[in-house]
Amino acid sequence: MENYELNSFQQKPEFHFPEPSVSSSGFDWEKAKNLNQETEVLAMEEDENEESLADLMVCDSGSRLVPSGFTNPCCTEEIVLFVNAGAMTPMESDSGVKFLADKFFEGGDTFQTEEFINDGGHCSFIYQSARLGNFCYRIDNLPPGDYFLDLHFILSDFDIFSIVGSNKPLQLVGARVAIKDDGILVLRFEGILGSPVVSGICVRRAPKTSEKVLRTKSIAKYEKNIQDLKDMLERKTDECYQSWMSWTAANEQLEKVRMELDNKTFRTYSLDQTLEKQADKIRDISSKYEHDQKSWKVAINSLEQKVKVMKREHSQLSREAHECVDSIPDLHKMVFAVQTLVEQCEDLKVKYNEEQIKRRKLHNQVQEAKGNIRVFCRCRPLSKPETIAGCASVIDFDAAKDGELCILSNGSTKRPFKFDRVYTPKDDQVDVFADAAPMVVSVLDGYNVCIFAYGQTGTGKTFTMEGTETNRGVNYRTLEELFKIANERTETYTYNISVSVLEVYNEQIRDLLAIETSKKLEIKQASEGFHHIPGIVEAKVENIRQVWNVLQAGSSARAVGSNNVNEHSSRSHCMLCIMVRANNLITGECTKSKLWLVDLAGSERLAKTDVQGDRLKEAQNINRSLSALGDVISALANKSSHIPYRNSKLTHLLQDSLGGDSKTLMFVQISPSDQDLSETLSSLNFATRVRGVELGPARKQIDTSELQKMKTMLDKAKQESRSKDESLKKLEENLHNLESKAKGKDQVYKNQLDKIKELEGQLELKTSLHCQSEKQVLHLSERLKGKEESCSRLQQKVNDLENKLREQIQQSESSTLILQHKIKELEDKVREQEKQLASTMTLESAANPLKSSTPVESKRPIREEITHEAEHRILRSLNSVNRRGSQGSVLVKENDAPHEVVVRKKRLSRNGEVENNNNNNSVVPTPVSDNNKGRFSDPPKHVPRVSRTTAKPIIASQRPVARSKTSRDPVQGIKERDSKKRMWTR
Ligand SMILES: Nc1ncnc2c1ncn2[C@@H]1O[C@H](COP(=O)(O)OP(=O)(O)OP(=O)(O)O)[C@@H](O)[C@H]1O
Repeated sequence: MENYELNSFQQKPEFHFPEPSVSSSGFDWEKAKNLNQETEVLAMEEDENEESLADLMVCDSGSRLVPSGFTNPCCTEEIVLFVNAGAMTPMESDSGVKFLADKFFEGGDTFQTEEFINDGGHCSFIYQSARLGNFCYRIDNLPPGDYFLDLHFILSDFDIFSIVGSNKPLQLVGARVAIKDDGILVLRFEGILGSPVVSGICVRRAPKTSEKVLRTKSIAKYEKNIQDLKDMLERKTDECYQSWMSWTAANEQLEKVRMELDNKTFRTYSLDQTLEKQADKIRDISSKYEHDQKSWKVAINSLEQKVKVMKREHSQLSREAHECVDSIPDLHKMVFAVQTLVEQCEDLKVKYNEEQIKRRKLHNQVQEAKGNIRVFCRCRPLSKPETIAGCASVIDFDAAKDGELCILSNGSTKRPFKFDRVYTPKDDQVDVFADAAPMVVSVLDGYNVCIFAYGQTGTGKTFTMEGTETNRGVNYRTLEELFKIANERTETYTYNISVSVLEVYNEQIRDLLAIETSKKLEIKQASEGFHHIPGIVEAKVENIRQVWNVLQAGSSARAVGSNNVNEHSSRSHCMLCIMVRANNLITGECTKSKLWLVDLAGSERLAKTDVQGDRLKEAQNINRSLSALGDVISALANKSSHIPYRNSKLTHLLQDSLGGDSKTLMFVQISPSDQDLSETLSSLNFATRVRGVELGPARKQIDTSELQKMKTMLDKAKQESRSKDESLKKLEENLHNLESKAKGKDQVYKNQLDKIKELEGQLELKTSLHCQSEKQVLHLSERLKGKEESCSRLQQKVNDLENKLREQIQQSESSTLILQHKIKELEDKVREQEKQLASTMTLESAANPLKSSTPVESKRPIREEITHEAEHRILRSLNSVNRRGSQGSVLVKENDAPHEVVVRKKRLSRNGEVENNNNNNSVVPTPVSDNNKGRFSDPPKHVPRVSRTTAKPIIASQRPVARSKTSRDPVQGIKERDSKKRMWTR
């Protein structure tokens, strides 16, 4: 509230007070200063010219709060108290107050007034809580009567000096005070904002003047006051008008700024929207472009890979095609050469077959020349027991090389025997097998062969056939030779060789390789000239090591169940059957031949052995089987139609390999001892009989089933040849197709290259578009930044303008409020004065008849009383005016106490409302709520609405003459103007 007042004063700098005039006042300031320095309290003598003193005080204060023109011509006595207010700074020289404050009065300090007041009273100064604004002065022992009170004080924390000038004190001058009989005058400050520091108190005795002069002066003073108030009202009206105009202009400016701000905000918002849309578009384009770029890159990479692969395939196909094309003549040549070679080969094959046939024929002729049953005689050396026993050799080997031997009998008689070969005891296993080896070739050529050893027990049959581990016999060597020749013929023959090991004991066949040996085996004829034993184990062997294992297994099985191995072996036939299946790879001829290697049981005469029981039976069975063998041989020799093979198991087993179309080799084993002479002769005779058998040419054992198989294979081969020819044709067609495909791929490759070039062009275009988009994004970003900066600057400007406008609005509102309040007070005051004048006039009119009827002495007290009362009223009204006109600075109340003047400062509420304002019709601007303070949006809208409805008509009504431009109701304006005119004329 204080700020509003100050600002309103600032807007009216022309408001001034008369210059001080020291000379006219007659006040000795130098004396006062000196007194002040000495005693701090200066008493001033009564001055007859108190009016000039009052003027002086007004001039000194420089404050408009002092009622100017106040005079008291009746003043006969004056008491002035100058109180030094220590905190004061030296006053300006032009202020009229020349004394300095040297000492600060603390609370409770008192000072006497006896020596300054000529009637013996004193003044006490009570400094109370100046900072709270509540303190009072008490002056005692004043003579009862009427006084004028002048008061100098300073509000140190109240910036009123910006209005009244620096260090100029406020002043209350000419307040009329009636002192009662107690002689006490109390000055009380209450509710003052700021820290009042009293610099001077002046109590003057009110002059006793005549009632008429008083009335005249009072009226003149009132008229002057009224004129001043008129002037002031005029000025204030102008101020209000100017404030209103400035406020309206500010409002319009604010509206414009607001409109501009709205436009800018809208433009900024639309620009932001546009920018955001463009940024979104650019973002979408960028993302699409990046996505397209990635997909294009992937597609291009895959196309490049495909093109590379196709190039590679194309080059390879081209190369292959060229190679094929180049190789076609060579291929033809090669085909021709191969055909030639095949023809040559066929010729060679034919020749080879012819040669083979010739060789076989020759071989067979040789064999036949040698005999199909060949007999080799082998004699063992004398054993140690025989040598120890003194046995002599009865064998003469002188012609052994020619296959002849002689038996010495009866000392000198020689009986010659001729065989195919005679082996002396000195001949070893190698010599024996060398003659048997050609039989192996015959077996592999497809002929059945039987090699057996015959002889007395202990003559070396087993030794010749099996041999020992270090000195292998015919069996092992035969098989070894068999595999050797078979391996040599791998290019022309394939052989399938299997081995079976049998034992014939007591006319029973026993499979020595079978697990279950008790099984009874029988001989059956599978096809013409081929016998076999169903269920017999045929162990396939592929090398000599396997053969040896099989032979060992057979030997082991032979030993089982026999207490005496040697005896058992002597009484059983051990038969080794080697089955050879041959396939001529050139002619396709298949043969299945047998090789029997038989270690016969010992042949001995029963009489000699003189055996009984089982042993006899065994011997009989052996003799039976051996005689059956002899019978077969005899039949063969006699070329009998019936060959008794089935008389024994031995001959039955050897049926297809003994005689007829087979080749037979017999080792007749003899003992050189003279003690075995008869057995030797028997064996030699049997051998001689066997040797006499002519079996005729051997027949090749052709396997017809194999032939059939070969025929089917041939058909298959022909079919395969045909299919191969067809596949060759297909391959040629494929070659042609590949060439055509290669040409097509060439075309695709060219097309792909064109596509790649096109895609590269599109990629470059997309890249340039992307660059342009990025540039646009950058440009738009910069523009956006600039717009944002301009928006922020505009926002800042708007904020500043808002603040300024708010301040101006607040100032204008405050000034309007103050002016309205002042106008209201002035109107009240004028109304009150009008009433007082009316009452005065009434009293005068009433007093005139009384004056004429009543003596002067009796009327005088009444007139004085009336005058006194009128003066009181005037003083009260003046005080009221002074109080209201002083903007709450000083209030003098008459009703508080008869001898007490209470100086108060009127409080103004912070929101602009004036306390004790009973005029409900008065227009008070709507206070700005705390919530609306400081906001920008509310004041421009709210303030003009209030001002248009309330402030303007009031201002117009308050300036009826000066401002005729203001728009208002003409009738109401005329009425108001008339009433005002009446009021002012009064
Ligand atoms: N040519 C030979 N040189 C050296 N020793 C031999 C010869 N022939 C046989 N013997 C020896 O004579 C003995 C009898 O031989 P072997 O057992 O082979 O006769 P065997 O005719 O098989 O008899 P068995 O009919 O009883 O089986 C053996 O110890 C053997 O080593």
